[in-house]
Amino acid sequence: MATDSWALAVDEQEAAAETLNKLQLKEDTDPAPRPQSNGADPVDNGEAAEKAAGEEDDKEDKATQSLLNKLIRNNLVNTTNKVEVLQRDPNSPLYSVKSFEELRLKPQLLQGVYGMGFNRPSKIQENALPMMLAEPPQNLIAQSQSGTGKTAAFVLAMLSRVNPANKFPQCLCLSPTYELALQTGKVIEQMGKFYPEVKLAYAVRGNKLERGQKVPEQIVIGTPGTVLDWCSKLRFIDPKKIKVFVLDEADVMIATQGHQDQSIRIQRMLPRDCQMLLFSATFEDSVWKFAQKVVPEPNIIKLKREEETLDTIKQYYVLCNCREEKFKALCNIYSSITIAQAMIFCHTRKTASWLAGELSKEGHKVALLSGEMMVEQRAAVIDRFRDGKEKVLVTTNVCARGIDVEQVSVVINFDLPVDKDGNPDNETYLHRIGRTGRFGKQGLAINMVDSKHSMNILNQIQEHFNKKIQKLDTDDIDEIEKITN
Ligand SMILES: Nc1ncnc2c1ncn2[C@@H]1O[C@H](COP(=O)(O)OP(=O)(O)OP(=O)(O)O)[C@@H](O)[C@H]1O
Repeated sequence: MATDSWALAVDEQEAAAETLNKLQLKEDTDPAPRPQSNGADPVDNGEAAEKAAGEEDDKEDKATQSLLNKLIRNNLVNTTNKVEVLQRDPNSPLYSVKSFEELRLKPQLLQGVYGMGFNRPSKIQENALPMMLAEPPQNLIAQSQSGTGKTAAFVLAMLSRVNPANKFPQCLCLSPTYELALQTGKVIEQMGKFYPEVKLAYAVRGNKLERGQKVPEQIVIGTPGTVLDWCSKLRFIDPKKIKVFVLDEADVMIATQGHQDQSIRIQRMLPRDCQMLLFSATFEDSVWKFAQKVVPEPNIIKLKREEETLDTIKQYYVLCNCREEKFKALCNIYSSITIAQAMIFCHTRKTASWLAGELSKEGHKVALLSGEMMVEQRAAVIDRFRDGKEKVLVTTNVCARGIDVEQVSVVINFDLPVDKDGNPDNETYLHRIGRTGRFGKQGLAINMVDSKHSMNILNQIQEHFNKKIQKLDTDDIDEIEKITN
């Protein structure tokens, strides 16, 4: 988590606590596990939380982002890119499968897969599954963007390898947070629905066992700190009996202090022939270094993410003096052109909620998304917007990434994206308005400029992408009407 803002840390702590309460209500059969602390020291300062609410809340932590993605996703992300496979033994044939039948899964598991509505393996699964299920077991490092089927793949591998007759843990899966562990646990339960002999335990903080007790479940999913305790200090798990070790969301994992070391310590306790599998959505140097420490002699599978482009986007800017003028410009745009659905980005929560209020007063159906909302609440807001229940989504940066709302044709930067030092954030700009090949339709982006500083930022963004951003006079209705042609 971002520790550069302690005020934000307070906010995130509070959000985590609220999320927990909600989850506990839902999971009332669970022995009230508590979430893993996400690295920040708890600070009790109401004033700080209030202050943070008014500040930029760009610095969403990776784990929350990942959880949000999981909650709102209901199908596979398709990519047109090719899977790159690097085999440890280049002489062995490269297997890939086009159907689940070819994998010779146990019938109960095949039933589970089809029960989830999967007809055929996803692109990454085509290569990853035969590799993961091969005999003798092979190690794997796999990277592909969120939503491409990694979780489903390793869950299937774990379920395939357990022996339900043995009442001790044989598969161990590490997740960066309690909430993410819970999500993966749900996939295990769904896919293993027709294989009830296989049981699952959650090694998360607060989930207490009696001293001297042993975990009887065959699959354990948990966060690194608790898993480490269960394997070493408390000896609830015998690490020497683990056959499959999965490290999920490696990029999120290493963003949390302490998790990297804990994961490595756990890995060191496992037998040499334990199958090691590591998954990550991104593959920067730090992730790669970590992956190599955790996975010896790996096969490597990579799937490039679909590039976003500004080629099909018409970009404009509007000159204003203050936020009221920006709002007026927005109203003029709305009254001149038909906008099916729009996303409007603001820099602070305060501006976002003010703007949402003003737009509602004008009669618009507005949804508001911002950092103080629980992840589940945010997912619900995005779902409603996707269903067209609201026509305008006002948001701070928190939801900019990873959310594809295909029907959104207009994106308005009520505030331009800047990083914490106030410099142009080109990457976020691209994420907000860029389209991938999938959504190649024409898009419209309107940027509100309200100072010399923001004009400067706009110019830098323009230069960075080498794409013209045209000026729009929102007092001239004819001119506005032209932008949709
Ligand atoms: N072969 C498949 N056919 C159809 N749907 C699939 C298939 N594999 C996975 N899915 C579905 O696609 C979505 C994304 O899959 P999954 O969660 O496994 O991806 P991921 O790469 O692990 O992403 P994340 O890291 O965000 O969880 C899920 O809703 C999952 O049920």
